[in-house]
Amino acid sequence: MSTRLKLGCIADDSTGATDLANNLVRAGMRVVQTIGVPPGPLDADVDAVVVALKSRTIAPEDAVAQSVAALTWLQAQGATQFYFKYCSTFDSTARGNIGPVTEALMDALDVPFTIATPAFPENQRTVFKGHLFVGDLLLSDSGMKDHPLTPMTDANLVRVLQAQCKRKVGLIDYQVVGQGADAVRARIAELKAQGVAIAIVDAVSNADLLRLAPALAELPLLTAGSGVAIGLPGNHGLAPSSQAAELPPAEGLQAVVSGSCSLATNRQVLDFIRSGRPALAIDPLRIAAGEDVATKALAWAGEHLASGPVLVYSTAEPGAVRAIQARLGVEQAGGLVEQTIARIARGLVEAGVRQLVVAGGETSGACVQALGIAQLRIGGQIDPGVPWCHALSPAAPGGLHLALKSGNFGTDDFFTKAFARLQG
Ligand SMILES: Nc1ncnc2c1ncn2[C@@H]1O[C@H](COP(=O)(O)OP(=O)(O)OP(=O)(O)O)[C@@H](O)[C@H]1O
Ligand SMILES: O=C(O)[C@@H](O)C(=O)CO
Repeated sequence: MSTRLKLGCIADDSTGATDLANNLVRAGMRVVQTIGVPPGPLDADVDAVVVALKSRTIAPEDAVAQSVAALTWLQAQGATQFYFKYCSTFDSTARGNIGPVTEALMDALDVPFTIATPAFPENQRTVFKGHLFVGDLLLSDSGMKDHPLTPMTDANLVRVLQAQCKRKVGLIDYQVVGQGADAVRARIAELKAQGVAIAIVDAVSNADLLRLAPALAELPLLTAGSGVAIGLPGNHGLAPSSQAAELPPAEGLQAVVSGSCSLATNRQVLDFIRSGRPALAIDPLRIAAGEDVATKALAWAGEHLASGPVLVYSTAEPGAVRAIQARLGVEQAGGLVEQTIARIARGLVEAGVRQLVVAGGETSGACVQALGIAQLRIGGQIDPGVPWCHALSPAAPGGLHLALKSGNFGTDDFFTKAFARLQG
């Protein structure tokens, strides 16, 4: 068991987990990310562990069971503070899973109070008076209203979370946060006296998150996007260092697979195609019709891989996604596409790809599972929220570099820029 483990984290998807790990690493923590709950003890001397689950859109009962199992494992490794990481766009449905998992972790840890804030100002996610903004838009006016699995139609997070929780949800607003940690502590005491157990916290800048951090040292459980993480290493006297992010040198062929239909990914796919590089669209209806789309995609990729990165994608605009879902059902469409892209990712690595970008959280979860990856080391950041990682896989015994890109993260040229960063 690591005696130095300071923070035990549970992330509800794989891209979210690397996003959180990236912010912890940049602020000075040594971090390892596990895929699911490891079967044995932690075999790494690190400050924080992020357990990546694939629990964002599964049944709330299953998400609760998996999250509590992760908590139990993290407690056994010596962690004393815990962080439940969800999406910076608060991706959830009326059934959950943010509320049910938060309450189950509160029960298991027997804590009376925790916070909830998806704020991630570096990626234009800000929370003001309890309302979540994505760039200049309220969450409910942003591309998230059309998300294939978790459409977000209300920006008022107190209301959204209250609908998912039995406990009372309140607010620590920007004026309190602006006054610093002591004011936050006083507000927490006041809310607790009013019977509030979970507080949405406003934050519109990194300065807000850093001001908030000292007041969080006393809370055994935090729930947030990745933004809150930037202030936590400082609570342990750690400071930013580039050493925490060192990875082995990159080698091998390069590829991108994308099952994300988010706005940023749509732009990135278009940018890659416009750059003249080889790109292949896969059609969910053909998968549903029983065609062996994965084998065909791999044969196509085999013809192009030697000359630079290739892209295989199911990424589509909201109208096209809705049409597919109307034909196949939301879950079936999602599952079929994820499994096909995961098979393609595995085949690409078996064909010699050692630098792989995966776009989409659910998609990344399916790909790391298909690659049999148990653990990821976190390296340098490509864009806010997206680091290169290194992992061992039965399909790549010497290891491979992976970038798991959240749907709405990254600049338009992300799919080409990522490889340049790795060489640089
Ligand atoms: N053309 C398509 N039609 C219908 N569903 C699709 C299509 N392409 C992908 N999907 C499904 O949409 C879902 C996209 O979710 P995913 O989490 O991978 O991306 P994202 O939501 O953009 O990423 P993140 O969660 O990191 O923000 C997956 O279940 C995927 O299989
Ligand atoms: O917080 C985010 O936006 C991302 O890390 C994520 O969770 C997307 O799946």
